[in-house]
Amino acid sequence: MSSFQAPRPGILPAQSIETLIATGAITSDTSFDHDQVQPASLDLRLSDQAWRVRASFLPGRRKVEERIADVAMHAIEITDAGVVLEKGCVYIVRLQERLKLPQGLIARANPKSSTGRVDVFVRLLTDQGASFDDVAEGYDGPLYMEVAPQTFSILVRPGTRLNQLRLKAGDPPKLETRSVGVDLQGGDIVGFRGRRHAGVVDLDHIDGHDPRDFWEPLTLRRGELLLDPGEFYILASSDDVEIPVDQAAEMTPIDPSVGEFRVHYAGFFDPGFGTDEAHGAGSKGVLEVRTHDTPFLLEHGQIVARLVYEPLTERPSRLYGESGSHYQNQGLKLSKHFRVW
Ligand SMILES: O=c1ccn([C@H]2C[C@H](O)[C@@H](COP(=O)(O)OP(=O)(O)OP(=O)(O)O)O2)c(=O)[nH]1
Repeated sequence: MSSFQAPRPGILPAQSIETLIATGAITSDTSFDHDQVQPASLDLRLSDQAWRVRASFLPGRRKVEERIADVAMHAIEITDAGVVLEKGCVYIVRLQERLKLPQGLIARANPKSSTGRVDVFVRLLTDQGASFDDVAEGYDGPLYMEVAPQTFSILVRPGTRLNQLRLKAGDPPKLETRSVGVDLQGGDIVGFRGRRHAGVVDLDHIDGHDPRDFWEPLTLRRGELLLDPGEFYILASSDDVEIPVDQAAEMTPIDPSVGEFRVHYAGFFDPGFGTDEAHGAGSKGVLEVRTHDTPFLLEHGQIVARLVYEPLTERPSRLYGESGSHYQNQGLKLSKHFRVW
């Protein structure tokens, strides 16, 4: 098996991902899209093969498709016209991409920010994979994704992108951890709550939905925001977020002992996000928030998440915001599927 040489431990930038594609370490059923390689990640695409399953699972020592035989309720063909994945249901979808990772590289997947913002829970599965979202060194096999829409039903097609893969060389150090507070003073509208029983979100239709059909705007009562259990909220960070051009960051939930709520799902911040160099100064982080069992009162500036910074192996050939990115310079921003409020 080949082995990967990197200038230093870190997350691979776009140019190294392109080399992995050129050398056959990452392959796909169909040719790659021109914008699929992002500054430090690769977007993964749905194939036409899916299953509705009874419950979520990990494959243990078996292949994912062997386990699917036990838990599938029925197979679904995802057609070009689109298929609705219903909220409250769990699906497994085979992805178009396949890996043959060289020694020295591991991979980790996370939802795209747009997926987290519409409250769709997604996790990557690999054959014999011991945990969700992690791909072991030397993995040679197909990729699958569990998809569980929570608030809205979604329309998807072959090629729809719900998650992204980061590749890591060696064991990169954590460079810094920063606390992220919530902004409740940014304007009259401080956040949005997902409406129950809204319509279907077409995930390939950018700017294609009226936000008022899907979201309720939130205003403050006595300077506080009350989070209801089981509801889904979009909020913004109190401070601007800036990711140096040779680093990336992951947003992680805080210790549940400081609050029975969770900033969840998405949470990968690209190199150059919010920087002057990438014309992004003054960008907020957007937070997807849910409470667990009890109502919870949030105050302005309250710490709700942490950003953990990691190095890239080298500066990427392009930065976030340089080509068709939707969230550079964002304030409180719904996903790209919705028109401006
Ligand atoms: O929880 C999160 C996660 C990410 N981001 C920001 C930082 C990140 O760099 C940017 C874009 O994230 P991603 O690449 O996952 O978004 P996308 O859905 O692929 O949108 P785009 O079309 O802009 O690539 O959104 C947030 O504000 N909150």
